[in-house]
Amino acid sequence: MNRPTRKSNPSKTANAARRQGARSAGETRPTSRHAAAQQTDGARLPAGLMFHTAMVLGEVLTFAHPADAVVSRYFRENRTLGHNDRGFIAETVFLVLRRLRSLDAACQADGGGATPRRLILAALLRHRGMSTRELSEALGSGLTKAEAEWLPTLKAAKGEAEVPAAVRRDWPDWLNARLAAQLGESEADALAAALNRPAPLDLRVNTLKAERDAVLERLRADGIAAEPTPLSPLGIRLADKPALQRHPLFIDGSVEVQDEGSQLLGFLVAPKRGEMVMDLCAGAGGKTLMLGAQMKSLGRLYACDVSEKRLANLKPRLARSGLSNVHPIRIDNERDVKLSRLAGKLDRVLVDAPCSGLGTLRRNPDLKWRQGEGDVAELAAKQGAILAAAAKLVKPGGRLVYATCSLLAAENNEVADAFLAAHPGFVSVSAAEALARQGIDIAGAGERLELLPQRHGTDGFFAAVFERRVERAEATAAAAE
Ligand SMILES: C[S@@+](CC[C@H](N)C(=O)[O-])C[C@H]1O[C@@H](n2cnc3c(N)ncnc32)[C@H](O)[C@@H]1O
Repeated sequence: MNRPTRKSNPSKTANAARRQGARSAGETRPTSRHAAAQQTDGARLPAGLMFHTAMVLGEVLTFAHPADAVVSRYFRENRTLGHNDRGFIAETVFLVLRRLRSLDAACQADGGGATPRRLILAALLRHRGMSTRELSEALGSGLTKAEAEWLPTLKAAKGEAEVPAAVRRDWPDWLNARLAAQLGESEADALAAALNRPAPLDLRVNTLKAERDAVLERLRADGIAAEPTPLSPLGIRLADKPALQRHPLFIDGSVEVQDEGSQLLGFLVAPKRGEMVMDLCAGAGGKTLMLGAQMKSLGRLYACDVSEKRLANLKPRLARSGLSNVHPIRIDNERDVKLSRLAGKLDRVLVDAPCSGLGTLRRNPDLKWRQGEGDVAELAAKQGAILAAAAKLVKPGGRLVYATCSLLAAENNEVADAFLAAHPGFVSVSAAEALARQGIDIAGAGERLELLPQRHGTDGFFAAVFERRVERAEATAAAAE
């Protein structure tokens, strides 16, 4: 995923939010910092908390910055907000983002507009299971007369069949058209439903430091509900979202946070100890750390990225991991001369390409509103260029893995197909067989791996595996050695 930082044609709701700011009827500033810090429990929804939630949502809906960055900054600037309040604000803002299109339609229906506050009320009513009475009681005098009259009408929503599919699925039209064409209508419905649920918290056990069974036992002993992930032999899925940063297993590097789907990509690369490996779009090293552990910290693992900041975020993770074979390299782009000295030398190269990130909508629901078809076309061109540059680094017989966390054929199969057509020196390797060799069986995997939240319970991921052909002369020389 390549997080977009610019606004890309936000919805009418966003424009309305920007014009109005977060404040709308019934919003009052909390009278004191303490009022804002009140804890929410169940049906209590103090006016101060509603105010903060609408403030954050109003800013998020300008789509000028990623939603999680806006939320984090707001919390840093409002340190008195308690743990429960933060949880409520973040969950509610993300809920609205997931359901923005249908909530927007519901709020526009009476001409009252989709202000942040009305979007929040509609979300709580429709998707948090709060009744009109509960909301009225929770907000008490904080609810305006107009809102009190409007809420019951929201309940009487149109039947599903009357709502256009793109609105029902909470996707922009262009995305709905593409995914419905790719998957068919009923699978698109299932995908939308899965993407509209929050993702679980998955961990990967660092095999340099621990074993999965022991980690599971320790987590459970500490009162953290945890299960092995169904597909990745290294994964653990937590039932809740505890603050792991202070847990000894996290601090000592025995576990890292990594979606199960992302772990499966590491199994496709399957680096061995002593090899020369590159993670070309390493970012903050989510996959680098796994590759290093698979190599048992032996050999060389180059972690390259254009972003200094992301590579800096890799540093503390690296320190916890116990790995000593990782070499971070900041590059200007995929044509950087620092890469050319490694041409034809690497056993394995992973291209975890910058992409739309639409496979991560469970975690980053704003991505669907912040990007358009133009962005996807630009990304596809970039992906092709990075993959072509990566191919030059692979030695004969070496492996090249192209991966994205996108759901779109334009960023996935089409890029992989174009690469193969333009690079006769590479052959496709079956992803299903590569995984099967490591005892992993993924339903629906074939030549390529396509992970989908509604089928696999992971984020959406795509991977294609290629191998560089060994020319006849090279094969003969290798056999003679
Ligand atoms: C999908 S993210 C990588 C995530 C990372 N592999 C992980 O598992 O956490 C894509 C990364 O590609 C990087 N990138 C963008 N253009 C690049 C280029 N031309 N060469 C190398 N990296 C690039 C971005 O900075 C971003 O960190």
